[in-house]
Amino acid sequence: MAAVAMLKRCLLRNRRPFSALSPSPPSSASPPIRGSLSRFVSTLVLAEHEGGLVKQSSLSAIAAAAVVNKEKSVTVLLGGSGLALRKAASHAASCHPSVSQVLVADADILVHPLAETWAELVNFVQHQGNYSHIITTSNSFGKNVLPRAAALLDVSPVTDVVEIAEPHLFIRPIYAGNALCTVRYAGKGPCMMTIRSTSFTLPSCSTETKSVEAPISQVDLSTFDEGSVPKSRWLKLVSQESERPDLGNARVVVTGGRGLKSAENFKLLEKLAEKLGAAVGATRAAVDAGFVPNDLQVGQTGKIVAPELYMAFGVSGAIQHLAGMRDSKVIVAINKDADAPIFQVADYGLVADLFEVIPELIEKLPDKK
Ligand SMILES: Cc1cc2nc3c(=O)[nH]c(=O)nc-3n(C[C@H](O)[C@H](O)[C@H](O)COP(=O)(O)OP(=O)(O)OC[C@H]3O[C@@H](n4cnc5c(N)ncnc54)[C@H](O)[C@@H]3O)c2cc1C
Repeated sequence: MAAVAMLKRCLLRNRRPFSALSPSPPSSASPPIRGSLSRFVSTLVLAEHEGGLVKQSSLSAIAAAAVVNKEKSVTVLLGGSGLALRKAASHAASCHPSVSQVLVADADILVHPLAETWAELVNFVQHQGNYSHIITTSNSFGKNVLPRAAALLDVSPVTDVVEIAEPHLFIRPIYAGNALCTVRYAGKGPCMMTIRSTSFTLPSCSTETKSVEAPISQVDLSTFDEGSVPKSRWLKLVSQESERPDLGNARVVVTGGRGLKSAENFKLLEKLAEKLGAAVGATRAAVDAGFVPNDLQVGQTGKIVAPELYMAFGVSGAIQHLAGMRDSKVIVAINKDADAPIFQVADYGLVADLFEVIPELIEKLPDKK
């Protein structure tokens, strides 16, 4: 294997919060939240579920709600119907000590998460519960539903929050993640936001899971109007059957770029992923070239990941790609161009031909138990 070039993380990885809307950093100079205000913090989390469990990404939204809401009054809203919904409600009720209530909207029209219907549901539930905060994850569900619900409630949402300094003071990335901006929400009505799930991880279940379940209540939908003209309808779910972990939550991600050169060569990367128990990611150039489907894209316009280990093969390190992976704990880059920008964010860099490195790794790594 060719010589290893060890490169330190560049400044991009050590970003400091940049205060765009608020002139001073949140901790010292910003005015403290008054006690009376914090007493009225009540948070609604819009959650997704699958197979009778609340999705990992929604658990992160619950963890974020717990940061906003120190008084442990987090309400989780789930939609759907039947046994899967009941099981997910039970999971939500016991998943975090801050959850004080689970609201279940049980209706056939909510089985598939259509954005227009869900936005009307959020509007409906908000008028009954008058929550101070509405939080969901910054994924396709949250990005689809929250802005629509915010428009119905005449609220300006805060998106992609990575840190909550105070109940109305948030930190979020700007300029494709090159700077962090401190935003104070000063609007009326509920403070609505999407959070980055990679920034709010749930505490380990064994120590934090509640012994007592929060109460589960049905949302009374008898007066719910899903909107007169349906703007979209559910056709079908197309998903890749795979034993590998979900890209958004995987501990290890191996990503291929244009350097892989073909869809056929991506199979090599898949073999490596199998050995490592990793998820496969791709750059936009690899997706646009048709090597892999676009749900594998990592970056500004793809998925945001922050695994324990991120391995990039034949990836140049364009700013839009870095926006989706630079918070990974350890970054390893393999590129035959020693000047490739990916090396500026890599903890370990290997200047080598990926077509030599990947087969060697596959050969030498032990099989995953
Ligand atoms: C608005 C906007 C949004 C975007 N969003 C995203 C996004 O979400 N995600 C994203 O990834 N990109 C995004 N892009 C595209 C981005 O700008 C880059 O074009 C893209 O990331 C480049 O992908 P790449 O690194 O695979 O390809 P290239 O830049 O072509 O790099 C290929 C690399 O492979 C190396 N290589 C080639 N052969 C070998 C070999 N045999 N062994 C080792 N190394 C080899 C080369 O040295 C090169 O560094 C976006 C662009 C725009 C304008």
